[in-house]
Amino acid sequence: MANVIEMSGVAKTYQHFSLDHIDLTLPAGEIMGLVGVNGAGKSTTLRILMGLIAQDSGSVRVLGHALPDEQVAAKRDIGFASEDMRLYRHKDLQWHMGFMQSFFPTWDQSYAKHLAAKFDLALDQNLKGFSHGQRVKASLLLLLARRPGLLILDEPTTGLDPVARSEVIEELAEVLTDENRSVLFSSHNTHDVEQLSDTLTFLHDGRVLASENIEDFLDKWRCVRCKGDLAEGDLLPPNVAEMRRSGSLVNLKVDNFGEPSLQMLRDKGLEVVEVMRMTLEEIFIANVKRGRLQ
Ligand SMILES: Nc1ncnc2c1ncn2[C@@H]1O[C@H](COP(=O)(O)OP(=O)(O)OP(=O)(O)O)[C@@H](O)[C@H]1O
Repeated sequence: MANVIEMSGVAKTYQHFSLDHIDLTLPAGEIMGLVGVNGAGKSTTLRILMGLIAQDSGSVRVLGHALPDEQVAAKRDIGFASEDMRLYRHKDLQWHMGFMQSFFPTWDQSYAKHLAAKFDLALDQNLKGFSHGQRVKASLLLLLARRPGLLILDEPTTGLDPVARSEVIEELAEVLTDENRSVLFSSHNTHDVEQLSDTLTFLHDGRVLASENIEDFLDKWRCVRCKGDLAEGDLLPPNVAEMRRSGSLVNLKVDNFGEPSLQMLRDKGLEVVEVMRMTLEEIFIANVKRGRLQ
């Protein structure tokens, strides 16, 4: 199968929010990070992909199945984790593992035990005694040991301390080098996305601002430092996402950077002093600020 996820023209309207014709494709074997600020529409998108809510219009195919109609078939091979995943507080991890094993023929008990040891989780402790981080890791263990073809994770590292976060990220990265598994995960954390993803989809206010290979995405942006006079209100092309004065210097955040961008600045009488690459975090912020203006 070439694409495990195909969303085309997907729209969903709530009273105060609309997902606006989302197009999104995840090729098999890739990891995609879905990023965006609070309320951008990440969870709504993931919930549509899980058949938990139905789109108003547009087509959704997951693992070749049309959603929401064929969600039962699609869900068999999807591992979905979100904060509201139910665990039984009065049962221990061993019990949960047995429970999952009875439902999923693909369950891998030795891998589950390996993960429990790796995540330092006691098998015989009731989950009500687990910390938040331990519960997140337990949920992930119960998902991964099913060995699903597609993992959909809603903010898998939120609320984890730095050590737990790096363990979870490490395990996800390992899972993906091992096998032909596909992952779509949402995150506010650009470092997680940079570490894990092949591709990135940027959602803002229910729209896709960008969806592409992470290296290509990073390569398009530059911070350009110039000397000269540029008034705050000066008209700049739309690929300049941000302009800030600092003393005699002007700092610009430029998308689709190239020779024409430099020429445009020279034409405005500016002297280009320095051109720097930007981190995903800086691009994220510049993109959101520009998105708010559009
Ligand atoms: N069932 C619902 N009824 C009405 N509005 C909803 C519903 N579900 C989500 N929304 C609205 O849709 C918008 C997007 O929410 P969503 O949870 O998809 O964002 P998000 O990007 O996942 O945000 P966060 O990072 O805060 O989790 C929000 O404004 C939210 O209030």
